Amino acid sequence: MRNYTEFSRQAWAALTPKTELAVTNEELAKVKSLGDQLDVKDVDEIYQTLLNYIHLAYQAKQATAAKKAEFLQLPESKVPYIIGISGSVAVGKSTTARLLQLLLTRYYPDLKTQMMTTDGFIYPNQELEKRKLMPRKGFPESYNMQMLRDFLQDVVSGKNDVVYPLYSQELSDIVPGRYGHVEKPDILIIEGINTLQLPESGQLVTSDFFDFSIYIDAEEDLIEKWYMQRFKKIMKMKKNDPSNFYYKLANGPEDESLRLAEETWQMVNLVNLRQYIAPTKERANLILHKVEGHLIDKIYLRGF
Ligand SMILES: Nc1ncnc2c1ncn2[C@@H]1O[C@H](COP(=O)(O)OP(=O)(O)O)[C@@H](O)[C@H]1O
Ligand SMILES: CC(C)(COP(=O)(O)O)[C@@H](O)C(=O)NCCC(=O)O
Repeated sequence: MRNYTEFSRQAWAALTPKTELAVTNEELAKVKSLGDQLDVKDVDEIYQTLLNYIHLAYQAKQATAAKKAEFLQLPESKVPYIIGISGSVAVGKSTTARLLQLLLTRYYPDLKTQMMTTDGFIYPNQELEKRKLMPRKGFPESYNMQMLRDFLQDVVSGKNDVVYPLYSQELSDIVPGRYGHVEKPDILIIEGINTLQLPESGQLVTSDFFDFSIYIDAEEDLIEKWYMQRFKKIMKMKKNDPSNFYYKLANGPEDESLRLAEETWQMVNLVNLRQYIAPTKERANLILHKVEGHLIDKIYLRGF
């Protein structure tokens, strides 16, 4: 990849002197999405260097902002340092975002770190059905981008309590009447498949608000495997919940539900990955490349 410096896992880990791990296995267990084990080795070898790098960039931004405010004779305003995380459906964006939030909070307790996902800006299923967009869920047109832009504008203008809608993977829909809150964080992590996408016209885009962006990358076959594993776990969890979206599927013939998930991967998520997500990879500041078992084997940093 042009414009990126490639680091092997070992070379990346060597950039940070080994320190005592500040998180316990129990805390890591809480971060995992649906019953997977997070590898402590990754936290040790990948995330410590990543945290140090992010903190360095955060401090540099603060210092520059202070100098600019002094020059302009304006008061310094508190704006969050925004980190965007992108990548395919099921590549591990939300798990990475939760882990980063935990680690940033632990290593830099004076900084308030929050995280959120852009999934909440997908139109509710009812609206998608009305617009005949159900088979296009996750594609650019299935998001209310104006609402996402307004939300980001409010966040960067330093508003106190900025709310956003919540999406549930298990409901496969927006959760009615429930909202997340962004309350003047120092660092805000925003994950979502569309975080690096460009609009058709010259409007502001999500990444215009980012200070740092990460793309999580892996081979298509592997992501498909992770998607199917997550699907099977959701099926198991929802077997006894008649009110759930997946209840009927979870209690029908297994081969049929697996075939449906496979079809959804092939016809929806893989198409979306190829057409709209993967082409944004080289807009990211950092690419984390994952292999079997979600282990990160290579790190690419842009601009060096
Ligand atoms: N580092 C990891 N180690 C183990 N399992 C992981 C890791 N990252 C993600 N997973 C698993 O992979 C699946 C997809 O991850 P998730 O974070 O839900 O992806 P995304 O937010 O990109 O859709 C989930 O079942 C999750 O538990
Ligand atoms: C809401 C999503 C677009 C986002 O997925 P995520 O990156 O959070 O896994 C995705 O989960 C989705 O619903 N895709 C549509 C097809 C499907 O049901 O998988």
